[in-house]
Amino acid sequence: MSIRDLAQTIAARAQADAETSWTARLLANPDKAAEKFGEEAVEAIIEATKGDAARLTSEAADVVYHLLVMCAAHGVTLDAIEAELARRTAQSGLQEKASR
Ligand SMILES: N=c1c2ncn([C@@H]3O[C@H](COP(=O)(O)OP(=O)(O)OP(=O)(O)O)[C@@H](O)[C@H]3O)c2ncn1[C@@H]1O[C@H](COP(=O)(O)O)[C@@H](O)[C@H]1O
Repeated sequence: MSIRDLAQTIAARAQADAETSWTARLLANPDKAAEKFGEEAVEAIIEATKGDAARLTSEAADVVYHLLVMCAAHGVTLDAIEAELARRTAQSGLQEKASR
């Protein structure tokens, strides 16, 4: 599944029943969505430091999903994130750091 398709599924789940949809449950509780994103990020860090690529792949998928849900819970869309990324393409990360 592409990240764009996943974002569309998450947006559609805003109308879903929290009894049957994990996404709907998190969208109804933005603080829980943020907490789950943090948990998944830590789990991904642990797998990265262990050097287990297969487990990191699984945790990375959890991180991407929960990041999109956390953002959706605050009205931040994938389009907005992509626009911010596009704005940054003209400048390297090191140039940006030096300009602060
Ligand atoms: N990509 C995901 C996805 N990744 C992870 N998860 C769920 O995130 C939840 C939290 O993960 P954890 O490993 O923390 O689960 P846990 O150990 O039970 O959590 P704790 O109770 O211990 O806190 C689990 O229920 C996972 O199944 C996801 N749930 C949904 N999606 C996507 O969202 C779509 C819609 O899902 P629903 O909204 O549930 O219909 C799905 O078809 C998928 O494409």
